Amino acid sequence: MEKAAVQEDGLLIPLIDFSKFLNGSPTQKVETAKAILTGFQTAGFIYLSNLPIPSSTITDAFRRSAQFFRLPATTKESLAWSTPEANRGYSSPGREKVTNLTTTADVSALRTSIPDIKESLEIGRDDEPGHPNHWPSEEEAEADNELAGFRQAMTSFFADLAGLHQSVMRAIAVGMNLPSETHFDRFVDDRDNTLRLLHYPAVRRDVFAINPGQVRAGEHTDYGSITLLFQDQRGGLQVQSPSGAFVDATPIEGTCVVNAGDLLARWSNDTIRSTVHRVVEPPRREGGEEEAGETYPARYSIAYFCNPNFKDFIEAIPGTYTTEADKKYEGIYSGEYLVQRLKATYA
Ligand SMILES: O=C(O)CCC(=O)C(=O)O
Ligand SMILES: [Fe+2]
Repeated sequence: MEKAAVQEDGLLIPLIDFSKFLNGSPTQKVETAKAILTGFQTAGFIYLSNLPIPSSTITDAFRRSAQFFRLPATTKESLAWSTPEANRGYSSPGREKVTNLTTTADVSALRTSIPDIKESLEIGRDDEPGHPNHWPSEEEAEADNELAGFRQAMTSFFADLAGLHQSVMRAIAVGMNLPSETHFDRFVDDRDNTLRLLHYPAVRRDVFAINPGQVRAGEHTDYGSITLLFQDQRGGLQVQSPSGAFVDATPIEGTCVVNAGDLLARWSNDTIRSTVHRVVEPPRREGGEEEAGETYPARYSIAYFCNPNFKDFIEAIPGTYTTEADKKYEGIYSGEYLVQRLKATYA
């Protein structure tokens, strides 16, 4: 049986060897798929190990992300995030406030009082008509040796992650006993996903002490189908338990945290859960080296937000309802749903 990555306060997040789904025996494959589905139905979160993406690719993406965020503020601002429809570009600290509040006035009041301490770069598929990515210019990349190959590396990583999205959706299809393992393939083949590089700058410890409620990223649920999240070893990610408490989702080397988003919950007629999470100051390590300093070191993470194709109409998955009356939601176009959600969170 698989192990628990997190087990606290009624929250059990399983640690699942994904190679057993991809390359295991037929029995291992089905068992792994069931474990994945169960994880999404109960915790809304799973950790996957033995990923089909080489660890060197992930390390390289983190290295390049850190290089990107070292660019001068003016350069990063020239790549600014523009519209919810495009959802591409750079967000400076304070620009986005992730939250479940849905009115712009509420969010803007919250943003002014306690901005998230983070900056990010959103990268979409590189071939969407009318929505180019905001890449550092060629001259920039040439002048700054470190940035050479940034676009190529990120688009290639994007493609690897799109493949992982498809594989996890196949596991869900097998776990749900759908007639075909490839049931969801046609819903994910446009790759309408967002690769988000995240940097939580080093921050003075007293910022958290002075401002109760200060966090690195506010509590929220994700919007799409699933999120593939890679975190460094700093810690700070927390997931809400059934009792409402926040439990540390401690980093485990070589794994990817995968959580279900709101649209998958809706698509599954609420049989899958989209669970609230946030990023706070790193947990204190007794006697740890960082205990002595005045600042918490920077944290980096990379989130890949997966979505059903924007053009697809999302209605309850077969098997998640018996009669029409069991369907909890109206069907909705994926793209419309996501733009609505993004409109509420950005300034
Ligand atoms: O940085 C993290 O670990 C989580 C970020 C996150 O939840 C998000 O961007 O939606
Ligand atoms: Fe999130």
